Amino acid sequence: MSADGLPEKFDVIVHPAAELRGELRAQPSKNYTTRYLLAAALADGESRVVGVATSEDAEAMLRCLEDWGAGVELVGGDAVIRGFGASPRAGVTLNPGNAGAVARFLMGVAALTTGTDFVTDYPDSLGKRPQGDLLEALSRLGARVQSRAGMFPLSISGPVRGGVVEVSAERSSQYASALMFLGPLLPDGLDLRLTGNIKSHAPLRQTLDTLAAFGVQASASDDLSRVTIPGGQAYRAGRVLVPGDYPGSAAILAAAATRPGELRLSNLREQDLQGEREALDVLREMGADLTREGDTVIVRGGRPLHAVTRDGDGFTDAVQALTAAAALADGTTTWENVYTLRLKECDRISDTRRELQRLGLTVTETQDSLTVTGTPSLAGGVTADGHGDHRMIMLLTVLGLGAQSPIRVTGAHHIRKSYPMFFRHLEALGARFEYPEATRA
Ligand SMILES: O=C(O)C1=C[C@@H](OP(=O)(O)O)[C@@H](O)[C@H](O)C1
Ligand SMILES: C=C(OP(=O)(O)O)C(=O)O
Repeated sequence: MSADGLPEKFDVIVHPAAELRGELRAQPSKNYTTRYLLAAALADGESRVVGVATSEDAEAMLRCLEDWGAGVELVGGDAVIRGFGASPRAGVTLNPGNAGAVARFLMGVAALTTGTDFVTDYPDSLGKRPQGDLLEALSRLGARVQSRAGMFPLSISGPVRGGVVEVSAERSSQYASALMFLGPLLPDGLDLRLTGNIKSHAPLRQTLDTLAAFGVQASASDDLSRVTIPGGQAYRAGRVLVPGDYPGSAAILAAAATRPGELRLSNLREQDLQGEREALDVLREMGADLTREGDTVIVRGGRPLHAVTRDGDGFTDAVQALTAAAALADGTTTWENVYTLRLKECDRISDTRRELQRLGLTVTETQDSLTVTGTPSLAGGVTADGHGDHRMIMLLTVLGLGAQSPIRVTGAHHIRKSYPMFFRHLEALGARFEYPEATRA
């Protein structure tokens, strides 16, 4: 039994919810947890990361940092990290599980070592995600890299000195973030040129924000095409506080907007660099009654929602949640400029189209967009495939709450990648779930 009290592996049967009502506190941010833990390990001395996420991705980062020689102690909800500074242990095999950002950030830092191997126990998910753009940049810096056609398993050996290097930011921002974590610890620093049509600007700004929080100097052009990081710096150990998580909260907010009732969701600060904060504006534009009192977001649900057309790249990890709202809204919604969704835990364009069609919805896709025609009266009564993807599981769960008959979502335990308490939080609002044995790995 895990900390959430649910079986190790399970499907979820989602019962329609007549209403959702209550108060919740947003879980700690996934993206800030991974960043702060890594920056703490790159500092000499002891740091305290206050209120860390307890998800599988956070555990993956902690495990890998420990394997590299960091001291890790969990004290209450905090992580106390004794850093290895610029000297992670060489000759170690790291397994970042299914965590893309964790894997890429660690791959950058691996250039400080004289050899780090990377494996994953998710060959069908992380194992299929592209790493070539980052490996190429590392190799241009002088690192020796080996991989299976630009994918896991792989090895990276430094040391490297730094200097000017190009990295493509077209498929993922995580490659550039990885180099940004590495840069300050190199003798010559890094003058990064981000090439291609830069995607996911928001996480890049979260990386710059993290460097600043640990006393590292870096400067970036407004469009982020150039990031300059002087070399020979040290990360300064200290105390940082993890903010609330917008991507996971977007799914709770979408659920609350599509059912009658009232939700008060606290711990979502207004000034925040998480791009998924925009989910609030999108829901409002769709017609949701959504207001804010300080760090608390209030949704009075059940108002009819209508379709929107938006560029989704700014809120990439909330697109699935908002697709649930779109599927229960009146009209045809399009998310544009979302090609990178194809490169996540599953293909979040084609796989989403397939699952929504299974539910009877009209859905089309192009290479970089997804279009859904919604219906306020979704029949349900089917089994849908969670595709081992936490955000797909959130999307299908929100649909189950709003459908007329229950929806079974397979492999729902993968919710733990980013939001272990997701079902428990919805139960606290009145939702009802069953957790039968998993029919999908
Ligand atoms: O830097 C990060 O922490 C992340 C960046 C985004 O990825 P891409 O840059 O690949 O879009 C996001 O989807 C992911 O969940 C976390
Ligand atoms: C894509 C995601 O994460 P990652 O890239 O870190 O695996 C996500 O959290 O939706």
